[in-house]
Amino acid sequence: MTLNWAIIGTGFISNKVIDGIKRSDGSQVQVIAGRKPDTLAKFQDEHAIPEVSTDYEAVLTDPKVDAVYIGLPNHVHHTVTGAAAKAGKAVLSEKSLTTTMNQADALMAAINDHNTFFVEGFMYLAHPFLQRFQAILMDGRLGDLRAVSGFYAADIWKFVNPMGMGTLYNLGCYPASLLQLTVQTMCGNDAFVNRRLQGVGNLGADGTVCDAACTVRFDNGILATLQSTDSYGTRNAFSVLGTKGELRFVSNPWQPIGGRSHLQWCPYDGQIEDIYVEDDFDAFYHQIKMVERHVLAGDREAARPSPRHADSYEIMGFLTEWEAACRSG
Ligand SMILES: NC(=O)C1=CN([C@@H]2O[C@H](COP(=O)(O)OP(=O)(O)OC[C@H]3O[C@@H](n4cnc5c(N)ncnc54)[C@H](OP(=O)(O)O)[C@@H]3O)[C@@H](O)[C@H]2O)C=CC1
Ligand SMILES: O=C1CO[C@H](CO)[C@@H](O)[C@@H]1O
Repeated sequence: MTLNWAIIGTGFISNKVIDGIKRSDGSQVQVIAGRKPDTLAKFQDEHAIPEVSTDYEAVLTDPKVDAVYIGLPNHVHHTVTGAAAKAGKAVLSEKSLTTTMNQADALMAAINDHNTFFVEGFMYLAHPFLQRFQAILMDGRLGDLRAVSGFYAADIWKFVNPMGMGTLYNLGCYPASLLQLTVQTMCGNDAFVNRRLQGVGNLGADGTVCDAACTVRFDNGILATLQSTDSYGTRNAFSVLGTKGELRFVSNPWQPIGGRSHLQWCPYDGQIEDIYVEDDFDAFYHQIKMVERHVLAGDREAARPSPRHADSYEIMGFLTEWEAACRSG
């Protein structure tokens, strides 16, 4: 079976995701939908797409469409996901899930009411690099988990839609989701939600949080520090410390590429071991293959390391708590 996709939105990210669809032998793009006829015509021409539409509703209910990719700003993910789910389509919607818990509740209600597949577009989690990372967390070499630190800086504030609500929902969601995967994997599925979080931040000219830092104490004593900024730099770091050593990313965890990705295992009492993951494809391709597998199997949600429904909801709980702390601090 070939999955017929509708792509909603003609921005930067839709251009990345469509490359993954085009590379896959299990998917094809049926229609591109957007608000501007000129941009749509250019997108259709560049990618040789059969149909274009300015009518999101018509696209979402088109019987030729099996799966919908939502490449729209964060604050409209819930409404378009709701309409797509109602029409019985499988949905891949960009991170972050939404920008508020009310929107997240509406999205969750829609996907629960209509028996369809949904996954949030944390593309990096579908790449074999992250599967290897999770396998190392599970193989026992770190000992007990003690601490996690993560940092993501990208100078993107000029390009992103301010309605997407700033660095936490555009960038902070990446270290937050990787912290969640780490804590769940090493301490159990419930460990991430049992915590105390303190945060501080700065507001940018558009009123969104542009620099954010948080410290977290999970109830089991694990400590974490995360930082995210969209106002300067291009830096990433993520490190997991156990009782026996540190596992750290050398390559950017959040943008796995086609080629070689690099981790380091640094035992406290031994030699540093370089760990390489070779793969021909980037995360966008693997994200499409992940959706294809689940839709063919009749699943309603993805499997770890990709986010399950409850994982996406928990990440939103974390981000909204972090945002509130930044705004009140
Ligand atoms: N996974 C990744 O690596 C990345 C993911 N993203 C995610 O992609 C998404 C898009 O972000 P970004 O590029 O900043 O968004 P944009 O503001 O650039 O919009 C993207 C598309 O959405 C359309 N759009 C904008 N506002 C609305 C609206 N209110 N209703 C309907 N359509 C609308 C735009 O149409 P028009 O052209 O008519 O304005 C455009 O086609 C976000 O969720 C972001 O988090 C972004 C970058 C990288
Ligand atoms: O999702 C994203 C992935 O990372 C990029 C920065 O490196 C961001 O621009 C973007 O929002």
